[in-house]
Amino acid sequence: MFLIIMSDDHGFSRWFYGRSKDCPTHLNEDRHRSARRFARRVYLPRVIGLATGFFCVASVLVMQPLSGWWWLLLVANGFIWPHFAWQVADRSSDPVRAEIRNLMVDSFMGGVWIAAMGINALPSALIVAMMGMNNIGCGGVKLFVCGLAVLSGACVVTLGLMHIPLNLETMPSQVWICMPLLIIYPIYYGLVSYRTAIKLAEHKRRLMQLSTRDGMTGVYNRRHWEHLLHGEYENCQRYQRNATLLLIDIDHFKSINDTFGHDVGDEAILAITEHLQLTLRVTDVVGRFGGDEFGVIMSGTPQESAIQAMIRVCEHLDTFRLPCAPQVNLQVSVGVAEFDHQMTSYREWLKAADVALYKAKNAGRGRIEAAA
Ligand SMILES: Nc1nc2c(ncn2[C@@H]2O[C@H](COP(=O)(O)OP(=O)(O)OP(=O)(O)O)[C@@H](O)[C@H]2O)c(=O)[nH]1
Repeated sequence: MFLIIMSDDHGFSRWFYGRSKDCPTHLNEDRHRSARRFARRVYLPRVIGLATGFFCVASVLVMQPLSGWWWLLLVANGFIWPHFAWQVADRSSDPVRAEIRNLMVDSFMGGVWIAAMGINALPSALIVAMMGMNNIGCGGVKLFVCGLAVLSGACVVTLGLMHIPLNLETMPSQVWICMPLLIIYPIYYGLVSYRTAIKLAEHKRRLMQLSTRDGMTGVYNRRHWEHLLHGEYENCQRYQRNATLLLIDIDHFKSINDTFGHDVGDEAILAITEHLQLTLRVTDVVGRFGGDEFGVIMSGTPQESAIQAMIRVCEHLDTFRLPCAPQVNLQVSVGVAEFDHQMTSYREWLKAADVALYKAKNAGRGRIEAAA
């Protein structure tokens, strides 16, 4: 009698490998919700697994000299227990803990049925394999070992108490009855694993996006952009390559915010981002460096070409008007610094561009200044 479960990373494994006590209430609520989702995901596979398992065990029990109570227990375990287990987990204040208990009950009953079948070879091996699969899939080696210990203990105690004779040999008819479970269960487990892997890959992609991109503009955030700049610096040093770095700051941005409101300020930031992305090459690495400041890494580009590219951006900006505030004339100041092999770190490169930007601001704004 089997069930298929794959653990989700929010609930089960966190419970199993240790939980933080001091987490805020909303995180606890989130955890509780995801634990309930986990218990709900277990429900249907448990219904199917235990129902199909019922026939495997029954095909052997009919050959055993056992009382009617065993049959009652088998029916209860096969057809009532899954619904009861779901209710217990769903209503529990800690659904993950309740589900662990349910899994241990599954392992315990697995051991009981192995004993009741006189350790009949094929159904017993099926029970051990499937319980092992579930437990290791949910809680790794630790839960697998716990489950195996519970299953073995239940089997030995039942054998000892009930004096059930061994009945090791599986008859061909019993093999056929076990066949649906033998085939369906691993395929279903594979499907659940596949879906879990797809979900995890999607989560990973979203996390990558969150950790590397600026939430408003979608270009790289400062931390990641600086990381890429560091990589570019190393490449230039190692392979004697050339690259130019630009820092771009919107002029009088504070007054745009103050006069027209932050919504218009945000629109201006988005418009600058779009201009940079559309006018520059796709290989140029654009990042949002701060509030109204952007950085661009132009790999393999000499300073003169970088300045030419930036002049094109400024020309486009000159003719552009924000739809929500057409009176605003967006203008930027730009500091340009070409890579220099004398530089001792990427920060020095960044500093050179920053000094050039400062020069552009001081010289009246709306200008492109190169580092000395
Ligand atoms: N709307 C909006 N404003 C922002 C955002 N991030 C930062 N700011 C504002 O941008 C302004 C930055 O202004 P500064 O760069 O210091 O000054 P400035 O007015 O641009 O002056 P100069 O750079 O010297 O021309 C501040 O008022 C910040 O509050 C944002 O995401 N949206």
